[in-house]
Amino acid sequence: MRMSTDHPAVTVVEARALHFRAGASHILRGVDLTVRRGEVVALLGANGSGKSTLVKSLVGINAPTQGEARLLGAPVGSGVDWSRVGYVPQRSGAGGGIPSTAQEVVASGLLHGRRLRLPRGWRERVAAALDQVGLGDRGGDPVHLLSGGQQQRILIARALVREPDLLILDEPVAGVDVASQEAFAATMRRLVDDGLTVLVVLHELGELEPLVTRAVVLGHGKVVHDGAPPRPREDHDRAGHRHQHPHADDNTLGEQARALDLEVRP
Ligand SMILES: Nc1ncnc2c1ncn2[C@@H]1O[C@H](COP(=O)(O)OP(=O)(O)OP(=O)(O)O)[C@@H](O)[C@H]1O
Repeated sequence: MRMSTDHPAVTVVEARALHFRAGASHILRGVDLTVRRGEVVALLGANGSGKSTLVKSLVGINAPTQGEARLLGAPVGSGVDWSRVGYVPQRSGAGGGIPSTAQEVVASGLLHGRRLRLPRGWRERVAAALDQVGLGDRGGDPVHLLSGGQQQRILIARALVREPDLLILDEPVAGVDVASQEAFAATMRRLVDDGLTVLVVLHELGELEPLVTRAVVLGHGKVVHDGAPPRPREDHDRAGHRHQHPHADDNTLGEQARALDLEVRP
């Protein structure tokens, strides 16, 4: 059951002075991040800036070496109500080498620490989630026989089937064709209007641009911008040319953000 949007200031995701080290690498260097209920926050940054590492810290895959992360009001760990959190990892294939059907992979999204049995009505919920990603007719197919982009859409369906209050997405539409990106953006629009909170790692805002309320840009494991989303330059803002370009006379973000190939609204 999704939360109402009566109290938009409620903090859903919170990271405070988060550090993550792996061996000699200091990957997150004191990240502060707040996402409030109903926001759609894009997490941007160059390759290797720490976006996936941050997201993995928020969903409990990477234990931060310093600092604190909280989701839905609880410290990341067993206290979080994971049934309310949907997560799409960075593109990894939905099959995992196991001969599961698409329906089985999506149904696994209904399982979590507190529920290891499929709930009543699961078939309908799985069918609806497959429909939402345009794969309603592929439920019986082995996932390893689906294309890479279709497998990615299966992972999105697995996150959506929970009817989450919070979606954390790591480049969810990488490798997904434009028509499917548009369908995904339309689904997101409906869910966000219904109170969903989203944190989404992106390289290009693409079809999600109209939904994004705020952008957080990472550079070398630190937040280098937290505010208005970047936008395509006017003269490039046309079909097939939606990516963000550097803005030679923009000095608001400094060198780090400039290196990210972004333009930021004044
Ligand atoms: N467990 C680990 N051990 C060592 N290095 C790691 C580990 N996890 C991540 N890194 C390194 O940390 C840096 C940040 O990785 P991360 O995957 O978070 O980047 P990203 O911003 O998501 O990049 P991309 O845009 O390419 O997906 C990279 O240089 C990566 O090699």
